[in-house]
Amino acid sequence: MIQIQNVKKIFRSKSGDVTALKNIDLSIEQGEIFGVIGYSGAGKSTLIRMLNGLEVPTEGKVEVAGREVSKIKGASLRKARQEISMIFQHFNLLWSRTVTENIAFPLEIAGVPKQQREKRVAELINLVGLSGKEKSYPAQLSGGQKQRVGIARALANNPKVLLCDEATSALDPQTTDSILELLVDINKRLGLTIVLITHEMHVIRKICERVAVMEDGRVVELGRVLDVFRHPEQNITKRFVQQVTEQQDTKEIIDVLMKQHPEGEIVKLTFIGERTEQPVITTLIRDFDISVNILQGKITPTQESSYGTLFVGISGNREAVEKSIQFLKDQQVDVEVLSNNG
Ligand SMILES: Nc1ncnc2c1ncn2[C@@H]1O[C@H](COP(=O)(O)OP(=O)(O)OP(=O)(O)O)[C@@H](O)[C@H]1O
Repeated sequence: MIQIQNVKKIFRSKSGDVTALKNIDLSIEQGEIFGVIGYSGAGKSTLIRMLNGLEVPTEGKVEVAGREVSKIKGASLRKARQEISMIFQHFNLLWSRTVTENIAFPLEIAGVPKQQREKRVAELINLVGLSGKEKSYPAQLSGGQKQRVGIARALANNPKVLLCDEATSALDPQTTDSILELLVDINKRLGLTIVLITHEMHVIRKICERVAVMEDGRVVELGRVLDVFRHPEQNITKRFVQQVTEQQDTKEIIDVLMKQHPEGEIVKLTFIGERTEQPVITTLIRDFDISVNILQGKITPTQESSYGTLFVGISGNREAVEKSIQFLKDQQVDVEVLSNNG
């Protein structure tokens, strides 16, 4: 659906050139929810704006839904933009228009007749859960409701791709979740391809299937969300993953656990899927002459599946402890021995 080939973007100004994107290659599948994460200045906005022709690459090629967006201009670009919609952090609504009128706006521009327009707006209001708010003005709506108007407006002309530019960054956590759920619902119901940019790993974890991590104009890591969470490679990715998986003070907690359990090994286990850990722990306790203390655990759901981390203390005689750790390593479990007290 989306091909970005060898894209480079240089902004030229009097104070000097800024290379915002350096040789980006990405391919995004139809129907995918794809996330781009990075800190401020990494180049995320520049990248997403290339997808609807708001920025033109200095070098390279951008193709969306079979059209080379980086080449087309004028009327064909406007036509392409109906297929590639966008929602924004600050919603970009028309403040003097009601909800209905905001949503109808792109249909008016596309020349859709009044009767058809009204029918489509009613469908969209229903789809995004805004029934009863038709006549309200944006100033009378909550942040979440404003973004629902933004989403309805973006979907008006049946786009193939929805671009989300920090779409939940101005919302509180609960409202963020409800908007993310709406995006997943729309993706499933309409088969829409969604590309979002964010600086929050929670957003990626919650709805994306794949993620690209950007730093200094480059994609430094790319993969399925579950894989990136389990095995982040770059330091920046590790930092993002820590935003949602581990308490920032994990190291402190481990130190405390080690002090509290000086007699055994402290092991961190990472499981995929919610139901995998119980049989492994049961076997461990039953078949080995050791004692197992479950110290701390957490399950992190992602769009694909859940994964859990469990800190356990294993104590007993040296050989039994070693055998039990080997047993864990032989299972579908990532094992990290954090202490060596045995
Ligand atoms: N129109 C422009 N002219 C000059 N430099 C620009 C322009 N737009 C972006 N840049 C520069 O390009 C780099 C990437 O910016 P970009 O906005 O794409 O990053 P970002 O990851 O989206 O960050 P943020 O989340 O803060 O918007 C930055 O160094 C920025 O200053």
